[in-house]
Amino acid sequence: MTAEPVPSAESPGTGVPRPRPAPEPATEPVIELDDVRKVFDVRRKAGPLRRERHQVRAVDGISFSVPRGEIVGYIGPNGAGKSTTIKMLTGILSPSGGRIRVCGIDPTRERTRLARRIGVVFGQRTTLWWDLPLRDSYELVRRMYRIEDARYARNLRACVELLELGPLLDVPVRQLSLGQRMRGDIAAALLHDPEVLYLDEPTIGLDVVSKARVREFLRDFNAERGTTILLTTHDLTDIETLCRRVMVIDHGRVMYDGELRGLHAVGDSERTLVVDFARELPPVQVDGARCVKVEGPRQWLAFPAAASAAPLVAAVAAAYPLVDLSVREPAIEDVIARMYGAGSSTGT
Ligand SMILES: Nc1ncnc2c1ncn2[C@@H]1O[C@H](COP(=O)(O)OP(=O)(O)OP(=O)(O)O)[C@@H](O)[C@H]1O
Repeated sequence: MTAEPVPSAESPGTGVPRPRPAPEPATEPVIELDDVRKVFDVRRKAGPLRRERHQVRAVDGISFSVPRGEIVGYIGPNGAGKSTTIKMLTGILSPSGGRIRVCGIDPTRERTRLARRIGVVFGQRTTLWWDLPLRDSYELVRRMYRIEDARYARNLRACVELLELGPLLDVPVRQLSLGQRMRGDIAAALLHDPEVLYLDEPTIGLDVVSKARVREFLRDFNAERGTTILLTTHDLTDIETLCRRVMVIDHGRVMYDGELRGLHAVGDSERTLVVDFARELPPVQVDGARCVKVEGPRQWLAFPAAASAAPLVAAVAAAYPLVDLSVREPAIEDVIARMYGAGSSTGT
Protein backbone atom coordinates (compact mmCIF):
# COMPACT_ATOMS: atom_id res chain seq x y z
CA MET A 1 0.00 0.00 0.00
CA THR A 2 1.28 3.46 -0.75
CA ALA A 3 0.83 5.78 2.25
CA GLU A 4 -0.31 9.19 1.02
CA PRO A 5 1.47 12.14 2.72
CA VAL A 6 -1.02 13.87 5.00
CA PRO A 7 -1.06 17.65 4.35
CA SER A 8 -0.98 19.85 7.43
CA ALA A 9 -4.36 21.40 8.19
CA GLU A 10 -5.72 24.19 10.30
CA SER A 11 -9.09 24.42 12.01
CA PRO A 12 -11.07 26.99 10.06
CA GLY A 13 -10.81 30.47 11.52
CA THR A 14 -8.61 29.52 14.50
CA GLY A 15 -5.15 29.08 12.98
CA VAL A 16 -4.65 26.18 15.39
CA PRO A 17 -3.35 23.06 13.67
CA ARG A 18 -5.87 20.22 13.74
CA PRO A 19 -4.53 16.82 14.76
CA ARG A 20 -3.54 14.86 11.67
CA PRO A 21 -5.50 11.73 10.94
CA ALA A 22 -3.47 8.66 11.85
CA PRO A 23 -1.86 7.05 8.79
CA GLU A 24 -3.44 3.78 7.73
CA PRO A 25 -1.54 0.85 9.21
CA ALA A 26 0.33 -1.41 6.79
CA THR A 27 -1.98 -4.29 7.71
CA GLU A 28 -5.20 -2.43 6.89
CA PRO A 29 -7.83 -5.06 6.05
CA VAL A 30 -8.59 -5.25 2.37
CA ILE A 31 -11.43 -7.77 2.75
CA GLU A 32 -13.89 -7.35 5.63
CA LEU A 33 -17.01 -9.38 6.39
CA ASP A 34 -19.16 -8.75 9.43
CA ASP A 35 -21.94 -11.25 10.24
CA VAL A 36 -22.61 -11.88 6.56
CA ARG A 37 -25.58 -14.05 5.61
CA LYS A 38 -27.05 -15.38 2.40
CA VAL A 39 -30.36 -17.16 2.35
CA PHE A 40 -31.70 -18.64 -0.89
CA ASP A 41 -35.43 -19.14 -1.31
CA VAL A 42 -35.93 -22.37 -3.21
CA ARG A 43 -39.06 -24.23 -4.28
CA ARG A 44 -39.05 -27.98 -4.16
CA LYS A 45 -41.52 -30.60 -5.27
CA ALA A 46 -43.76 -31.76 -2.41
CA GLY A 47 -46.17 -33.89 -4.47
CA PRO A 48 -47.40 -34.32 -8.04
CA LEU A 49 -48.90 -30.82 -8.16
CA ARG A 50 -47.54 -29.21 -5.04
CA ARG A 51 -44.35 -27.23 -4.51
CA GLU A 52 -43.25 -25.90 -1.17
CA ARG A 53 -40.97 -23.02 -0.40
CA HIS A 54 -37.85 -23.71 1.50
CA GLN A 55 -34.88 -21.65 2.64
CA VAL A 56 -31.21 -22.59 2.24
CA ARG A 57 -28.82 -20.77 4.56
CA ALA A 58 -25.79 -20.88 2.27
CA VAL A 59 -23.80 -18.41 4.40
CA ASP A 60 -24.85 -18.15 8.01
CA GLY A 61 -23.13 -15.34 9.90
CA ILE A 62 -19.56 -15.21 8.60
CA SER A 63 -17.13 -12.59 9.95
CA PHE A 64 -13.45 -12.28 9.05
CA SER A 65 -10.96 -9.81 7.70
CA VAL A 66 -7.93 -10.25 5.46
CA PRO A 67 -5.02 -7.80 5.63
CA ARG A 68 -3.42 -6.54 2.44
CA GLY A 69 -0.92 -8.95 0.91
CA GLU A 70 -2.12 -12.09 2.73
CA ILE A 71 -2.92 -15.37 0.96
CA VAL A 72 -5.81 -17.14 2.71
CA GLY A 73 -6.98 -20.66 1.98
CA TYR A 74 -10.79 -20.81 2.04
CA ILE A 75 -11.67 -24.48 2.25
CA GLY A 76 -14.55 -26.74 3.16
CA PRO A 77 -16.67 -29.64 1.94
CA ASN A 78 -19.00 -29.40 -1.08
CA GLY A 79 -21.95 -27.11 -0.43
CA ALA A 80 -20.21 -25.40 2.52
CA GLY A 81 -20.81 -21.87 1.23
CA LYS A 82 -17.42 -21.01 -0.30
CA SER A 83 -18.60 -20.03 -3.79
CA THR A 84 -21.52 -18.08 -2.34
CA THR A 85 -19.07 -16.09 -0.21
CA ILE A 86 -16.85 -15.35 -3.22
CA LYS A 87 -19.86 -14.31 -5.31
CA MET A 88 -20.86 -11.85 -2.57
CA LEU A 89 -17.28 -10.54 -2.39
CA THR A 90 -17.36 -9.77 -6.12
CA GLY A 91 -20.87 -8.24 -6.01
CA ILE A 92 -22.44 -10.96 -8.19
CA LEU A 93 -24.73 -11.84 -5.26
CA SER A 94 -25.95 -9.44 -2.62
CA PRO A 95 -25.97 -10.60 1.02
CA SER A 96 -29.23 -11.16 2.89
CA GLY A 97 -27.63 -9.54 5.94
CA GLY A 98 -24.36 -8.26 7.38
CA ARG A 99 -21.69 -5.97 5.97
CA ILE A 100 -19.01 -6.51 3.32
CA ARG A 101 -16.19 -4.21 2.26
CA VAL A 102 -13.52 -5.04 -0.31
CA CYS A 103 -10.86 -2.32 -0.78
CA GLY A 104 -13.26 -0.16 1.25
CA ILE A 105 -16.02 -0.66 -1.35
CA ASP A 106 -19.47 -2.19 -0.82
CA PRO A 107 -19.51 -4.84 -3.60
CA THR A 108 -23.29 -4.77 -4.06
CA ARG A 109 -23.57 -1.00 -4.42
CA GLU A 110 -20.45 -0.39 -6.49
CA ARG A 111 -19.82 -3.57 -8.39
CA THR A 112 -18.33 -1.88 -11.46
CA ARG A 113 -15.95 0.29 -9.46
CA LEU A 114 -14.87 -2.77 -7.48
CA ALA A 115 -14.31 -4.80 -10.67
CA ARG A 116 -11.30 -2.60 -11.49
CA ARG A 117 -9.66 -3.56 -8.19
CA ILE A 118 -10.28 -7.32 -8.14
CA GLY A 119 -9.49 -10.31 -10.33
CA VAL A 120 -11.32 -13.64 -10.39
CA VAL A 121 -10.23 -17.05 -11.70
CA PHE A 122 -12.60 -20.01 -11.77
CA GLY A 123 -10.76 -23.28 -12.38
CA GLN A 124 -13.86 -24.94 -13.80
CA ARG A 125 -14.76 -22.15 -16.24
CA THR A 126 -12.75 -19.93 -18.51
CA THR A 127 -13.21 -16.20 -18.80
CA LEU A 128 -11.34 -16.25 -22.12
CA TRP A 129 -12.97 -16.21 -25.55
CA TRP A 130 -13.04 -19.79 -26.78
CA ASP A 131 -12.42 -19.13 -30.48
CA LEU A 132 -9.93 -16.29 -30.12
CA PRO A 133 -6.18 -16.58 -29.68
CA LEU A 134 -4.98 -15.64 -26.19
CA ARG A 135 -3.52 -12.39 -27.52
CA ASP A 136 -6.95 -11.22 -28.78
CA SER A 137 -8.65 -12.20 -25.53
CA TYR A 138 -6.14 -10.07 -23.64
CA GLU A 139 -6.77 -7.18 -26.04
CA LEU A 140 -10.48 -7.39 -25.19
CA VAL A 141 -9.65 -7.43 -21.48
CA ARG A 142 -7.52 -4.32 -22.03
CA ARG A 143 -10.45 -2.50 -23.63
CA MET A 144 -12.98 -3.66 -21.05
CA TYR A 145 -10.86 -2.39 -18.16
CA ARG A 146 -9.52 0.59 -20.15
CA ILE A 147 -5.95 -0.31 -19.14
CA GLU A 148 -3.43 2.32 -20.24
CA ASP A 149 -1.03 1.18 -22.97
CA ALA A 150 2.18 1.31 -20.93
CA ARG A 151 0.66 -0.51 -17.99
CA TYR A 152 -0.91 -3.13 -20.23
CA ALA A 153 2.37 -3.74 -22.05
CA ARG A 154 4.26 -4.05 -18.76
CA ASN A 155 1.77 -6.44 -17.16
CA LEU A 156 1.38 -8.56 -20.28
CA ARG A 157 5.15 -8.88 -20.61
CA ALA A 158 5.46 -9.95 -16.95
CA CYS A 159 2.63 -12.50 -17.17
CA VAL A 160 3.86 -13.93 -20.48
CA GLU A 161 7.34 -14.36 -19.07
CA LEU A 162 6.42 -15.74 -15.65
CA LEU A 163 3.61 -17.99 -16.89
CA GLU A 164 5.56 -19.05 -20.00
CA LEU A 165 2.78 -18.02 -22.36
CA GLY A 166 4.95 -16.75 -25.24
CA PRO A 167 4.47 -19.71 -27.61
CA LEU A 168 0.73 -19.82 -26.79
CA LEU A 169 -0.28 -16.23 -27.53
CA ASP A 170 -1.46 -16.95 -31.07
CA VAL A 171 -3.20 -20.24 -30.28
CA PRO A 172 -7.02 -20.22 -30.01
CA VAL A 173 -8.13 -20.88 -26.45
CA ARG A 174 -10.04 -24.03 -27.45
CA GLN A 175 -6.75 -25.63 -28.60
CA LEU A 176 -4.97 -25.08 -25.27
CA SER A 177 -4.47 -27.86 -22.72
CA LEU A 178 -6.16 -27.39 -19.35
CA GLY A 179 -2.89 -26.28 -17.72
CA GLN A 180 -2.12 -23.83 -20.52
CA ARG A 181 -5.65 -22.46 -20.40
CA MET A 182 -5.43 -22.00 -16.64
CA ARG A 183 -2.20 -20.02 -16.99
CA GLY A 184 -3.92 -17.98 -19.68
CA ASP A 185 -6.88 -17.31 -17.37
CA ILE A 186 -4.62 -16.25 -14.50
CA ALA A 187 -2.84 -13.76 -16.76
CA ALA A 188 -6.21 -12.36 -17.94
CA ALA A 189 -7.22 -11.77 -14.31
CA LEU A 190 -4.00 -9.86 -13.56
CA LEU A 191 -3.62 -7.53 -16.54
CA HIS A 192 -5.43 -4.67 -14.80
CA ASP A 193 -3.30 -4.92 -11.62
CA PRO A 194 -6.00 -6.06 -9.18
CA GLU A 195 -5.36 -5.57 -5.49
CA VAL A 196 -7.38 -8.67 -4.63
CA LEU A 197 -7.44 -11.99 -6.48
CA TYR A 198 -10.09 -14.65 -5.89
CA LEU A 199 -9.00 -18.09 -7.05
CA ASP A 200 -11.64 -20.82 -7.16
CA GLU A 201 -9.92 -24.22 -7.63
CA PRO A 202 -7.06 -22.87 -9.78
CA THR A 203 -5.26 -26.23 -9.98
CA ILE A 204 -8.24 -28.54 -10.49
CA GLY A 205 -7.58 -31.20 -13.15
CA LEU A 206 -3.98 -30.08 -13.76
CA ASP A 207 -1.04 -32.49 -13.89
CA VAL A 208 1.65 -32.33 -11.22
CA VAL A 209 4.01 -30.15 -13.28
CA SER A 210 1.29 -27.64 -14.23
CA LYS A 211 0.10 -27.45 -10.60
CA ALA A 212 3.62 -26.71 -9.42
CA ARG A 213 4.04 -24.02 -12.07
CA VAL A 214 0.78 -22.28 -11.14
CA ARG A 215 1.64 -22.36 -7.42
CA GLU A 216 5.13 -21.02 -7.99
CA PHE A 217 3.77 -18.18 -10.10
CA LEU A 218 1.14 -17.22 -7.49
CA ARG A 219 3.68 -17.30 -4.67
CA ASP A 220 6.16 -15.11 -6.56
CA PHE A 221 3.47 -12.73 -7.77
CA ASN A 222 2.11 -12.26 -4.26
CA ALA A 223 5.61 -11.67 -2.86
CA GLU A 224 6.46 -9.17 -5.59
CA ARG A 225 3.20 -7.21 -5.88
CA GLY A 226 1.55 -7.78 -2.50
CA THR A 227 -1.71 -8.89 -4.13
CA THR A 228 -4.19 -10.19 -1.55
CA ILE A 229 -5.38 -13.68 -2.50
CA LEU A 230 -8.41 -15.70 -1.35
CA LEU A 231 -7.91 -19.27 -2.52
CA THR A 232 -10.57 -21.97 -2.66
CA THR A 233 -9.21 -25.45 -3.27
CA HIS A 234 -9.63 -29.12 -2.47
CA ASP A 235 -5.88 -29.68 -2.89
CA LEU A 236 -4.01 -29.48 0.40
CA THR A 237 -0.68 -28.98 -1.37
CA ASP A 238 -2.04 -25.68 -2.79
CA ILE A 239 -2.68 -24.58 0.77
CA GLU A 240 0.64 -25.91 2.08
CA THR A 241 2.61 -24.15 -0.64
CA LEU A 242 0.79 -20.84 -0.61
CA CYS A 243 -1.11 -20.12 2.60
CA ARG A 244 -0.04 -19.48 6.15
CA ARG A 245 -3.65 -18.91 7.13
CA VAL A 246 -6.51 -21.26 6.38
CA MET A 247 -10.24 -20.92 7.03
CA VAL A 248 -12.51 -23.93 7.12
CA ILE A 249 -16.14 -23.27 6.20
CA ASP A 250 -19.02 -25.64 6.74
CA HIS A 251 -22.78 -25.12 6.74
CA GLY A 252 -22.14 -21.46 5.98
CA ARG A 253 -20.09 -20.88 9.13
CA VAL A 254 -16.39 -20.48 9.92
CA MET A 255 -15.33 -23.65 11.71
CA TYR A 256 -11.61 -22.85 11.91
CA ASP A 257 -9.48 -19.77 11.23
CA GLY A 258 -5.76 -20.10 11.84
CA GLU A 259 -2.55 -21.72 10.67
CA LEU A 260 -2.62 -24.93 8.65
CA ARG A 261 -0.28 -26.52 11.20
CA GLY A 262 -2.89 -25.77 13.86
CA LEU A 263 -5.59 -27.39 11.74
CA HIS A 264 -3.49 -30.54 11.51
CA ALA A 265 -3.08 -30.50 15.27
CA VAL A 266 -6.82 -30.00 15.87
CA GLY A 267 -7.69 -32.75 13.44
CA ASP A 268 -4.83 -35.00 14.49
CA SER A 269 -4.27 -35.76 10.79
CA GLU A 270 -1.42 -37.77 9.30
CA ARG A 271 0.99 -37.45 6.40
CA THR A 272 2.52 -40.44 4.71
CA LEU A 273 6.17 -41.10 3.93
CA VAL A 274 6.32 -43.40 0.89
CA VAL A 275 9.68 -45.19 0.86
CA ASP A 276 11.27 -47.44 -1.78
CA PHE A 277 13.84 -49.84 -0.36
CA ALA A 278 16.54 -51.72 -2.26
CA ARG A 279 14.68 -54.98 -1.55
CA GLU A 280 11.50 -56.33 0.01
CA LEU A 281 11.53 -55.95 3.79
CA PRO A 282 9.17 -56.75 6.66
CA PRO A 283 7.23 -53.67 7.87
CA VAL A 284 9.83 -51.23 9.19
CA GLN A 285 9.86 -50.09 12.81
CA VAL A 286 10.77 -46.44 13.42
CA ASP A 287 9.87 -44.05 16.23
CA GLY A 288 7.13 -41.54 15.42
CA ALA A 289 5.62 -43.48 12.49
CA ARG A 290 3.70 -46.66 11.78
CA CYS A 291 3.80 -48.80 8.68
CA VAL A 292 0.32 -48.80 7.12
CA LYS A 293 0.99 -50.59 3.81
CA VAL A 294 3.65 -52.79 2.16
CA GLU A 295 3.82 -53.49 -1.58
CA GLY A 296 7.01 -55.25 -2.69
CA PRO A 297 9.98 -53.02 -1.79
CA ARG A 298 7.66 -50.00 -1.24
CA GLN A 299 6.26 -49.11 2.19
CA TRP A 300 3.88 -46.40 3.45
CA LEU A 301 4.68 -44.89 6.86
CA ALA A 302 2.03 -42.67 8.47
CA PHE A 303 3.20 -39.92 10.84
CA PRO A 304 1.51 -36.89 12.51
CA ALA A 305 0.97 -34.16 9.88
CA ALA A 306 2.07 -31.43 12.28
CA ALA A 307 5.49 -33.14 12.78
CA SER A 308 8.55 -32.57 10.58
CA ALA A 309 9.40 -35.39 8.16
CA ALA A 310 13.16 -34.76 8.51
CA PRO A 311 13.92 -36.86 11.65
CA LEU A 312 11.82 -39.70 10.28
CA VAL A 313 13.63 -39.67 6.94
CA ALA A 314 16.99 -39.62 8.78
CA ALA A 315 15.97 -42.58 10.98
CA VAL A 316 14.74 -44.66 8.03
CA ALA A 317 17.82 -43.84 5.94
CA ALA A 318 20.15 -44.78 8.82
CA ALA A 319 18.56 -48.15 9.49
CA TYR A 320 17.38 -49.40 6.07
CA PRO A 321 18.65 -49.59 2.43
CA LEU A 322 16.72 -46.58 1.12
CA VAL A 323 16.43 -45.95 -2.66
CA ASP A 324 13.78 -43.23 -2.97
CA LEU A 325 11.08 -41.47 -0.96
CA SER A 326 8.24 -38.93 -1.15
CA VAL A 327 5.84 -37.34 1.32
CA ARG A 328 2.09 -37.44 0.68
CA GLU A 329 -0.27 -34.91 2.20
CA PRO A 330 -3.65 -35.99 3.57
CA ALA A 331 -6.71 -35.01 1.52
CA ILE A 332 -8.40 -31.85 2.75
CA GLU A 333 -11.59 -33.86 3.28
CA ASP A 334 -9.65 -36.21 5.63
CA VAL A 335 -8.22 -33.30 7.62
CA ILE A 336 -11.67 -31.77 7.99
CA ALA A 337 -13.28 -35.09 8.86
CA ARG A 338 -10.68 -35.63 11.58
CA MET A 339 -11.24 -32.05 12.76
CA TYR A 340 -14.92 -32.82 13.26
CA GLY A 341 -13.93 -35.97 15.08
CA ALA A 342 -11.88 -33.83 17.47
CA GLY A 343 -14.59 -31.14 17.83
CA SER A 344 -14.50 -27.87 15.87
CA SER A 345 -12.25 -25.05 16.94
CA THR A 346 -10.97 -21.60 16.17
CA GLY A 347 -7.24 -21.37 15.77
CA THR A 348 -6.81 -17.66 16.20
N1 LIG B 1 -28.49 -19.91 -6.54
C1 LIG B 1 -28.75 -20.78 -5.56
N2 LIG B 1 -30.04 -21.11 -5.26
C2 LIG B 1 -30.32 -21.96 -4.26
N3 LIG B 1 -29.38 -22.56 -3.50
C3 LIG B 1 -28.09 -22.29 -3.74
C4 LIG B 1 -27.72 -21.40 -4.80
N4 LIG B 1 -26.35 -21.30 -4.81
C5 LIG B 1 -25.90 -22.11 -3.83
N5 LIG B 1 -26.94 -22.71 -3.20
C6 LIG B 1 -26.86 -23.62 -2.06
O1 LIG B 1 -26.08 -22.99 -1.05
C7 LIG B 1 -25.23 -23.91 -0.40
C8 LIG B 1 -23.78 -23.44 -0.52
O2 LIG B 1 -23.38 -23.56 -1.87
P1 LIG B 1 -21.95 -23.09 -2.41
O3 LIG B 1 -21.96 -23.26 -3.89
O4 LIG B 1 -21.62 -21.77 -1.86
O5 LIG B 1 -20.99 -24.19 -1.75
P2 LIG B 1 -19.44 -24.47 -2.01
O6 LIG B 1 -18.80 -24.52 -0.65
O7 LIG B 1 -18.88 -23.51 -2.98
O8 LIG B 1 -19.45 -25.93 -2.63
P3 LIG B 1 -18.49 -26.62 -3.76
O9 LIG B 1 -17.20 -26.97 -3.06
O10 LIG B 1 -19.27 -27.83 -4.13
O11 LIG B 1 -18.34 -25.65 -4.88
C9 LIG B 1 -25.51 -25.27 -1.03
O12 LIG B 1 -26.47 -25.94 -0.24
C10 LIG B 1 -26.09 -24.90 -2.38
O13 LIG B 1 -26.96 -25.91 -2.83
